[in-house]
Amino acid sequence: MGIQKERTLLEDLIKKAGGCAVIDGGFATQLEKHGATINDPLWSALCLIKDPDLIKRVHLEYLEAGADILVTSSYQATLPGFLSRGLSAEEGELLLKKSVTLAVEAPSIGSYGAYLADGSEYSGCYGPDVNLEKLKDFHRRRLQVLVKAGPDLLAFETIPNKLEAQACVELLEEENINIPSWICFSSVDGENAPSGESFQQCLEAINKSDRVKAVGINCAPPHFIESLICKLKELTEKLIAVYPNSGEVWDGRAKRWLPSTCFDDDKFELFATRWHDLGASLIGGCCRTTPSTIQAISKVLKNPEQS
Ligand SMILES: C[S+](C)CC[C@H](N)C(=O)O
Ligand SMILES: N[C@@H](CCS)C(=O)O
Ligand SMILES: [Zn+2]
Repeated sequence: MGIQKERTLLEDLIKKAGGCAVIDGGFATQLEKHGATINDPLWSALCLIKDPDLIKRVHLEYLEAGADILVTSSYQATLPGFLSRGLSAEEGELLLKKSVTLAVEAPSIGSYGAYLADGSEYSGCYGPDVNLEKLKDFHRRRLQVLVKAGPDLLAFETIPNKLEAQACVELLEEENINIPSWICFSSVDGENAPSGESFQQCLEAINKSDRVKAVGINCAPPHFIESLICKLKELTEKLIAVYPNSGEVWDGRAKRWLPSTCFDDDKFELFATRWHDLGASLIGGCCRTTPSTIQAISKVLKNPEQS
């Protein structure tokens, strides 16, 4: 299937959803709500080994809450991550495939920083040894396995710098991947990518690629979103996806969320309309948001007159 046809698939989904598709909420957050312990280098991907039924349950909960797009449990599922747990390459590949078959929508492709499991997806500091080729090598096999599992979309998430965005774009090209993709960045200052590079710099490679269908922001505080949508609108003609976290801040060392100014579900409900009006057509929640957040977003976006 050609790129053009695949592009229409995402647009069709948005159209069918009434002009804005709802992305699910904090996946790992909901696993924890059900008692899963994920304080681990594999983070939510630990459940692929320990409790796949719970993964299915969480996907269903988000579906019932009104999500049109389910982002899979593969954010921190990587082959080197599984190998370091004593699994074979084949077992690791089977688990990656399973992450997609448990949801079949948009596999999460967490950044290299997620794999490092030190919170560097929020700093973009990968050190001097990490170059474009290394990042492409890191992403390549996982991407091949996930694509083979037949997902509808590919969700590159929490990308913190220009180099990794470029690596993702080049990889989609080299592997001739025609499944529509989004590439979403985190932000810690509300203006730039976590590395400090501007979004103009980060979008350079993305804007040249037809394979990337949407760009956006995920796992950043919700109060950054309004101005970041405006900024992205100036920088790209691609669809805009936004799925912020609750506003809490990840402490990569302690592996826990630090309390901060948070958005509750009512605020998400209020702001989702505003984000849609400003031009976002894919809206949802990331870490620390829950099915009730998604229900609030879905309610207001799908039945605006009743809200
Ligand atoms: C989206 S973050 C909260 C995932 C966990 C992080 N990569 C870590 O392992 O510290
Ligand atoms: N989609 C991921 C988090 C990305 S920051 C998850 O919820 O597991
Ligand atoms: Zn997140």
